[in-house]
Amino acid sequence: MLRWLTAGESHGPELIAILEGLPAGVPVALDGIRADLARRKLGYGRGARMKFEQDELTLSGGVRHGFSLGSPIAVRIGNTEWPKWVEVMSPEPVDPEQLSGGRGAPLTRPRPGHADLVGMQKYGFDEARPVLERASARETAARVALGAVARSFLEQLGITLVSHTLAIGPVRVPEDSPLPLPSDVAALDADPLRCFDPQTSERMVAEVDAAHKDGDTLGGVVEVLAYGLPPGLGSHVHWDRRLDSQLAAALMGIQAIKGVEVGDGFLTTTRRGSQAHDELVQADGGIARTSDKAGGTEGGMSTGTVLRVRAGMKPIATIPHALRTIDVATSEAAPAHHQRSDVCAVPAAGVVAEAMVALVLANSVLEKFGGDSVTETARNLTGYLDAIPANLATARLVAPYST
Ligand SMILES: Cc1cc2nc3c(=O)[nH]c(=O)nc-3n(C[C@H](O)[C@H](O)[C@H](O)COP(=O)(O)O)c2cc1C
Ligand SMILES: C=C(O[C@@H]1CC(C(=O)O)=C[C@@H](OP(=O)(O)O)[C@H]1O)C(=O)O
Repeated sequence: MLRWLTAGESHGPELIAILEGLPAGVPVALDGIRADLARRKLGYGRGARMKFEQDELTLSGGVRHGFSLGSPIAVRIGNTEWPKWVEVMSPEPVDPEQLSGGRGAPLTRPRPGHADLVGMQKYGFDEARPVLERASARETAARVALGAVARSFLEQLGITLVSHTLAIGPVRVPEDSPLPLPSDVAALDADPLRCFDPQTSERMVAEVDAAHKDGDTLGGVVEVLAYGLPPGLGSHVHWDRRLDSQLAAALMGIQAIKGVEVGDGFLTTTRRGSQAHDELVQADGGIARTSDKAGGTEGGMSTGTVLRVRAGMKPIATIPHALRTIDVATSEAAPAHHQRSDVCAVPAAGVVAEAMVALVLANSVLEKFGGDSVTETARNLTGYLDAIPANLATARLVAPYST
């Protein structure tokens, strides 16, 4: 079993993450993790902080000479902005005088749509700073670092992930667009919105510009694809062993994600049964599906076709054109606090979603195939595939992939 934990506040000294249960022998390159951290900062509409803050990466455990040891992997990501926040976020008590103005001023005008007010009620704080520091999606940098390691493990087994942006606000790629392949990742990362359709991407840029001009923010939809999965990850036997339920929980666990779809998801509910499912036909190499509307799972198990999951992100809650709130220090109506924020963080959410899917899939692979070294996991996977009788074997979907 793979377990992971993160710690650290948005403006604290560093984020810390631990990944426990990864087999030995997985290539883990600092540069590879750095590249993923950089991808998380991409995206048209991200705020100023993305430009001036650097992620300072350290691997403090579990890796030697570029390969995992089988022991817990420990990652630290320093916040280069820390010197400006030493007093505000000091773990030691500080003189209240030092906090009276500027960054240290109490945040008593909770933002609707952020964690501020409920966090204050629940944890007994009289201002929002102690809440927003951990609610902030800065924490997703730690998950992306672990996701990079999980992805490297999956790649050793021939499983490759791709994420891309499907919609920004009302601007959406056409339903019948081709799916990006692993070979398209560089092109996706070069697109300002990580969108695979150049015309839609241009309209997305205009939509972000318009929201920015109006002092407003945007959400959208991202999709994660996994190529090369074997059939049979997850299980139908219990709700929490279903692969789709684990993916949904992992994606919903990302800040601001409010909806998850597997395959065609809600669109499927509008179809008749005869049009909703992926029919089975005999093909070269075994049984094939005529389509992949289900998104690569049936009965909570991977089918061996392309896994396709979507996550819908709500618009950013810190809005320059501030929403109405109550100043809890005076009980008077007031505009919600705002200093700076992203206009749109959907492309970044795609990279985070990819990391979460990688962690879930790596865990599912280990549940099914085990292994203390990646060689052992690969051997068990091959043995399982070879043992599926010829009359039950599935042929992999061949390109071009589409639903
Ligand atoms: C990559 C990413 C960047 C985000 N950036 C911001 C931001 O700049 N400002 C903001 O108010 N919320 C931002 N959010 C969303 C908040 O973190 C989120 O809305 C908040 O934690 C409350 O959680 P909830 O939306 O799930 O209720 C971001 C989310 C993600 C995934
Ligand atoms: C720092 C990151 O995202 C932050 C996520 C975030 C939020 O409320 O979620 C609010 C913003 O932070 P601040 O209010 O300090 O500008 C974002 O910049 C990051 O992704 O690395």
